[in-house]
Amino acid sequence: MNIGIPKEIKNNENRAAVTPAGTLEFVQHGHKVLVEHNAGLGSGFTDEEYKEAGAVIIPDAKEVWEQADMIMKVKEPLPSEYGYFRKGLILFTYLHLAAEPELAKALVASGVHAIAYETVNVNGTLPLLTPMSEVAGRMAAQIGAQLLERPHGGKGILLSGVPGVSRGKVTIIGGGIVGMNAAKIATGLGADVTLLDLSIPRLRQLDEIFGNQISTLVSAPANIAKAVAETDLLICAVLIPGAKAPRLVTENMVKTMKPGSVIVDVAIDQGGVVETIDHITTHDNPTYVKHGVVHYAVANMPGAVPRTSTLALTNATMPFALKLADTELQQLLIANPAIRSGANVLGGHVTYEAVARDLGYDYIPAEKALSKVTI
Ligand SMILES: NC(=O)C1=CN([C@@H]2O[C@H](COP(=O)(O)OP(=O)(O)OC[C@H]3O[C@@H](n4cnc5c(N)ncnc54)[C@H](O)[C@@H]3O)[C@@H](O)[C@H]2O)C=CC1
Ligand SMILES: CC(=O)C(=O)O
Repeated sequence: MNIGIPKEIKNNENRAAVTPAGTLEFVQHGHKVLVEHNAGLGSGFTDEEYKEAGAVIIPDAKEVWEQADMIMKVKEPLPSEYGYFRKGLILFTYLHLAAEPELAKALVASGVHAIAYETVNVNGTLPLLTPMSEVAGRMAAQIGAQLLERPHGGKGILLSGVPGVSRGKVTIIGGGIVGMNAAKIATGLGADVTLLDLSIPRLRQLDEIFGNQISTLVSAPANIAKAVAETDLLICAVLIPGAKAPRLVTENMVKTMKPGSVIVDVAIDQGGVVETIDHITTHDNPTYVKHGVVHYAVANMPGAVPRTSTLALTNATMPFALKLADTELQQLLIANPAIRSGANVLGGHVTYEAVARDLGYDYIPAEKALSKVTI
C-alpha cells in the first residue's frame, strides 16, 4: 500500500503523523511511504532521516494525497484539503467530527473511509487520544499558571502562594486523562486543586492517587457554579467520546468569576465546555478576554511541543496504522473491534453513533455500512 504523510497545515501544528522509525516499520512490512517535503521538520525530523528509513520525499501535498491509498495525518483536514478527498481513500487522523460539520459533510460526500484516532476504543480506553491528553493536561496547568501572571492578562496570582499568602485555586472539570494530568502539574506547582467528575468510581480512583492533595466533587450544576465562582484557574477536560462537549459552564457562571481569572478549555476540540467560548483560538493568538476573564481555547495544544508529542502520538498510532496497511479494510473492520470503533465515516455513511446524532445524519453501524460499501 502507498501511505501518504502530508505536512500539517493547521496554525502552529508542528507534529508529524509518522516518524522516520515508523517509516522504517511500514517499509519493512512491504509498504511505500510518501512523505511531503519538510513534513517532519517541526518535530526535528529531516527529509534525509525519512529517506534513510526508506521514504520517498514528495515536493507537494497534492501529489501525496493523489498517490496514497491511506493518508495519515495528525489534525483534521482543513477546507483547502477537502478537494483531495476521493472514494475509497483511507484517512487515519484526529477528526473530532461532532465539532466539524463541514468536514463531516465533505467526507460523506466523497466516499472517504475515515478512521478517527479519538474514537478508537480498546476495552473502554481511548489509546490514540491518551498520549495527547497527557500532553494537553500537563500543558493546561502550565499555560494557566502563566496566563494568571499580570503581563498575560491574569489577576497576578502565583499558584503556589508564598509563606503568609494563600495558594491559588485551580478547578478542573473532567477527571479523565487530561484532568488527571492537569491535576498532577497543578498540585506540583502547589495550587489548591478541586476536581469534578460525573463518575464517582473515577473520583474514588483520583482520591486514591492524589490523597489530600486535591478535593473531589461530583459534577452537578450547583457544585460547578460554586467552584467556578471561587477559582483562579478553570481547566475544562470533559469528554463524551465522539459527541459534542456538554456546555457545563454557563455565561452566568463565567460572570461570577473575578476579573483576571483564567479559563483553559481543553475540550474545545469537541466544541468546548464553556458557553463564553465562541471560537477556537490559535497558538499565534491564544487568548481573548470576555467578562474580564482570560479565555484560552487552542484545539491543538500538543502542536506547541511537537518533539514530545510526535514521539508520544506515533508510539500509540503505529500498531493500528500497520494493521490498516497490512489488512484489507473490510476484513479488518470485521475482525478488529478497536479499528471498527474508530470508523466515523465509511463510504458515505456515518458509522459513529454520537457523531450521527449530533450532526443529524442517519447512523449506520460499521458492520451494516460494510455490506453497503464497496471498499
Ligand atoms: N485542545 C487540545 O489540544 C486537546 C484536547 N483534548 C480533549 O480533551 C478532552 C478530554 O480528553 P480526555 O481526558 O482524554 O478524556 P477522558 O475520556 O479520559 O476523560 C473525560 C472525563 O470526563 C468525564 N465527564 C463526562 N461527562 C462529565 C460531566 N458532565 N461532568 C464532569 N465530568 C464529565 C468522564 O467521566 C471522564 O472522566 C477531549 O475532548 C479531548 O479530545 C485532548 C488532547 C488535546
Ligand atoms: C487530541 C487533539 O485534539 C490534539 O492532539 O490536537
